[in-house]
Amino acid sequence: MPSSVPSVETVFTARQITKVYHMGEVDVHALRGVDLELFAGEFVVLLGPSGSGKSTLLNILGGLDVPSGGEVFYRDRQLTEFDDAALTRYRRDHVGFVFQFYNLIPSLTARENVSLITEIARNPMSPVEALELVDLGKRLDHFPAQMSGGEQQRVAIARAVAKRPDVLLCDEPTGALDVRTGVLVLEAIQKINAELKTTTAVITHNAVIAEMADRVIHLSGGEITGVEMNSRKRPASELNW
Ligand SMILES: Nc1ncnc2c1ncn2[C@@H]1O[C@H](COP(=O)(O)OP(=O)(O)OP(=O)(O)O)[C@@H](O)[C@H]1O
Repeated sequence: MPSSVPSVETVFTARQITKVYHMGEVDVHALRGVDLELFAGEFVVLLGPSGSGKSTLLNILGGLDVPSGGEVFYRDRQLTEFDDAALTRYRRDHVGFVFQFYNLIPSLTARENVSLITEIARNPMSPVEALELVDLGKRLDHFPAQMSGGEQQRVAIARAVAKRPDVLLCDEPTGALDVRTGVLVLEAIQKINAELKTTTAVITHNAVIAEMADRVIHLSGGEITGVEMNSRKRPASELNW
């Protein structure tokens, strides 16, 4: 155990994390010594160009991937010492994921897609409550094919937050959406962060989206190149790109 144990208000501490993918003869250095802290309840945007290491970093924090080197703490537990079973429990109990593509089950309604998670979670909200949170109370019995892309993404968000996760990790959540529907999705994420106090990290390469964050973490070439606080964070409803 290192000398400085992260405080309770620090949700993630990453120290010198590296990730190298071996592609035949070539080593791809996706992360080159990243130090990072994420704090309870904050809304962070990870901003950087394609290939800068954003998804790799988010996947490591969420226990979907493991670093090649360095240490990652989730609160006072060292994720980098977890075995596969412990990582699975960690993801199930504490992490909500939202991806660019919604990964809904086409043959299930919105309510049933969310139920898949609430049935196995420890202290979930009801599927109806989760869907109302993302303003889909009137789409409970719609199938994915009967909903717009933005609505489907909001079902995916309801599914991610219905178990009341400690952290919500979103990888390009508006990447497949036009501005109007993208803003509605960002409004849903912002509302969840504000009302449930879920620590939230959103990956984007769209600098406009960074304006809604408490803190913006810039990545380039597998390194953090800057961290800035937004003096005035903007409501998602004001964003345009
Ligand atoms: N499974 C993998 N195998 C090999 N190389 C990978 C793998 N995953 C990512 N990489 C490489 O690691 C680097 C960082 O990728 P990553 O997906 O983390 O970047 P990103 O900033 O999220 O990019 P994007 O915005 O395009 O999703 C890239 O050079 C990528 O090609």
